[in-house]
Amino acid sequence: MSESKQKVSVFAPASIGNVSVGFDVLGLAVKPIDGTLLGDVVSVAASESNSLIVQGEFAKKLPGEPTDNIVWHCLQLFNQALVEMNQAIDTVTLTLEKKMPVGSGLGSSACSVVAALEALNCYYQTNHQFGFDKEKMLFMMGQMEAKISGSLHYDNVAPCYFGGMQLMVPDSNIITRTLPSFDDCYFVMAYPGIEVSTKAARDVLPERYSRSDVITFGQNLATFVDACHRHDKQQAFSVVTDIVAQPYRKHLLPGFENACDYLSSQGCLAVGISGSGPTLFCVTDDKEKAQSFALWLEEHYLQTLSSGICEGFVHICQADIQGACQI
Ligand SMILES: Nc1ncnc2c1ncn2[C@@H]1O[C@H](COP(=O)(O)OP(=O)(O)OP(=O)(O)O)[C@@H](O)[C@H]1O
Ligand SMILES: N[C@@H](CCO)C(=O)O
Repeated sequence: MSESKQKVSVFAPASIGNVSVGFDVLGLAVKPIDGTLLGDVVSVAASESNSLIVQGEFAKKLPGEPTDNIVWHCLQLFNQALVEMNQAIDTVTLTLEKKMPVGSGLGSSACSVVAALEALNCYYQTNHQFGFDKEKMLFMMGQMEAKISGSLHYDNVAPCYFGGMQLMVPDSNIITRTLPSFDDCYFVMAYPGIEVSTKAARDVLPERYSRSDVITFGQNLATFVDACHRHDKQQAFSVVTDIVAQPYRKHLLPGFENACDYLSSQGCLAVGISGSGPTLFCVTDDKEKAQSFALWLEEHYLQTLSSGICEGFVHICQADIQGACQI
């Protein structure tokens, strides 16, 4: 029986949560220009019973028990949604290829969540001509991301799923709107190889902000959104400043301030923390500058662990306007 059902694999890309200027409400999907698949892949195949296989470079960083993996929880949530729709359920083997470091600020858990739920949806579309709509899918992705990070924020799952630059809107029927992204820009992503948990990085944030911070935040985000719609790159990146998180998180990131100072002095358009860190992102529209920033970051931002190993990496990326896709 299982041989007649088609196996499905989905890739879900890395993303920059917050993009500095939009804490919890702005995110951008990115892809390396050299074709590296920076993201997770989940495959779904019919089998005699439900199971999860975890493999890939960063599999060793995940919980030892497959049932503690967020991908397993995605299967349970998806099956529950099928039951609510009176749909028959197949037993399946899920395979997660964990290509993303955990606690990286690259939206690692979002990659697993989006790849798992989208792979399940594609599997049912292919083999049962049944699928959930995009709104329902995003809602489920948000639920899973909240389960992992302790709070509901869509700034990784939305760009990871839909691609491009996503702005979260306070309308539960829509959740996110696509903003024009700057497709000629390069986003140099430097993951230093240390882990910062999203929860820990949220715990250092203040409960309250001053009136002047609130005004600056609102003005910067409004200016950014307006500039995106006018394709005004200079103005957009001139306000990519983090009032909410960076001042309180930068001490968690060795070498971050030094890197910001250097990259700014070399004329980058913007530099900031990707998501909750420790990955740094730096923006330029000049490919040669991107290459030189990448070399500098490799030398100055990556950390060697006490084991003598460096697990960090640098990728020159552009906006990924496709988002999650079947491969
Ligand atoms: N498939 C999975 N991918 C990532 N993390 C997972 C997965 N399954 C379980 N986890 C656990 O969820 C937690 C994820 O933590 P956290 O939200 O800090 O990481 P993250 O999503 O990788 O962060 P970021 O969004 O900054 O990249 C870790 O404790 C990790 O072990
Ligand atoms: N907006 C979230 C993103 C986590 O990747 C935060 O900064 O805490």
